[in-house]
Amino acid sequence: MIKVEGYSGKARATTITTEHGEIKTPIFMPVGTRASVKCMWQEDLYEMNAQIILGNTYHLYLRPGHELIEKVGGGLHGFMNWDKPILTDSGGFQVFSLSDINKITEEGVTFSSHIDGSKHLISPEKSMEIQKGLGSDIVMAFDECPKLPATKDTLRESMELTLRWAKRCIDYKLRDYQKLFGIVQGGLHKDLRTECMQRLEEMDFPGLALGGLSVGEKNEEMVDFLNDFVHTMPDQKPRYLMGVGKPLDILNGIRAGIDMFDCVLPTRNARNGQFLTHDGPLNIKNLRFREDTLPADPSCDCKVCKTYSRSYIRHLYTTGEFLAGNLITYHNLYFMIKMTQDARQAILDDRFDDYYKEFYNRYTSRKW
Ligand SMILES: CC(C)(C)OC(=O)NCc1c[nH]c2nc(N)[nH]c(=O)c12
Ligand SMILES: [Zn+2]
Repeated sequence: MIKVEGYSGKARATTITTEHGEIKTPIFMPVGTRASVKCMWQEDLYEMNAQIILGNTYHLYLRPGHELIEKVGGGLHGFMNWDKPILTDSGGFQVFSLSDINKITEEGVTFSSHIDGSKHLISPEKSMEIQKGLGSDIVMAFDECPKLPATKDTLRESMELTLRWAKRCIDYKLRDYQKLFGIVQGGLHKDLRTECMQRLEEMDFPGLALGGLSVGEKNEEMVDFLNDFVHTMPDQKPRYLMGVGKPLDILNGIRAGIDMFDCVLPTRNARNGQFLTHDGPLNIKNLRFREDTLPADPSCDCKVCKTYSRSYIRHLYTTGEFLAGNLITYHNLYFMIKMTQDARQAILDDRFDDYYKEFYNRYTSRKW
């Protein structure tokens, strides 16, 4: 259930209610694929005001198995001792990106485990069964995310399959708990996306996600598409842009009217030495930081930036100390969450455009 609290242009602020609490949007969701946000304690996530985290059907089904999670912890919340909302992705996308041997049939996706090569099938029903066992607050429909580039015919064919699978998810009787989000596919074709959304609307999902758009660099096409499409989505349903993104991608998504975001980059790139700062990304490996006594981001008030210097964190990173990953990850997640909190306040004050311009100019100032 969602309450729209205000608009600033197409950008909006909402409160989404789930079984494990409220989510104030716009929101960035840290990715905790295998029941852990890498390098973070759950306490760190509470401390930085993470409101909801992601888990993954594909990974948790393979290891340790949703039955074990249900048996040991009564679901993912008890298993990992996280008592706020959890969103689980449905597994299809991960099969395509992780298991190189996979076959798509009407039934579902058969694949060989990337861990031990064992054969498996994930169908819409199987995905719903797993997510039900995990006890997630927001369940994603089982979709097919076509590789790009793809012809319009291929995209239509894939979209039709995604719609047939969506129906099978809805018929699995999960929707009763108001927790199942449909996923709109269709590439960058507004007509396909609109048709897909309308046919999902006939099934009345409580929320809608946009899949197939976390494309890499050529994001001006994505931004143009979002500005043209998102405001045509139902006003009284959460809007989730899957797999997006870098700070500027997220601000572009917010400006177009998106509520929810997730991305692995802030945590993945942290482990590779990349700090997100108000003056743009900074790689701590860079020799220029060797004796730099400044914090990673002088404009950040997180506990990492209040305690450690660039020089020290560079030393940790270059010597392979685990603490480096912990510190950079904590700061990056804090940065992403704080950015969405500031964006939310700017929307409520109806000054989002000013906030966007100020953030954008400083972030692209190329200080290093
Ligand atoms: C890069 C390409 C275009 C191949 O995929 C995406 O952009 N995909 C975005 C994405 C991220 N996570 C998802 N989960 C599901 N169920 N479906 C999706 O489309 C996605
Ligand atoms: Zn910081």
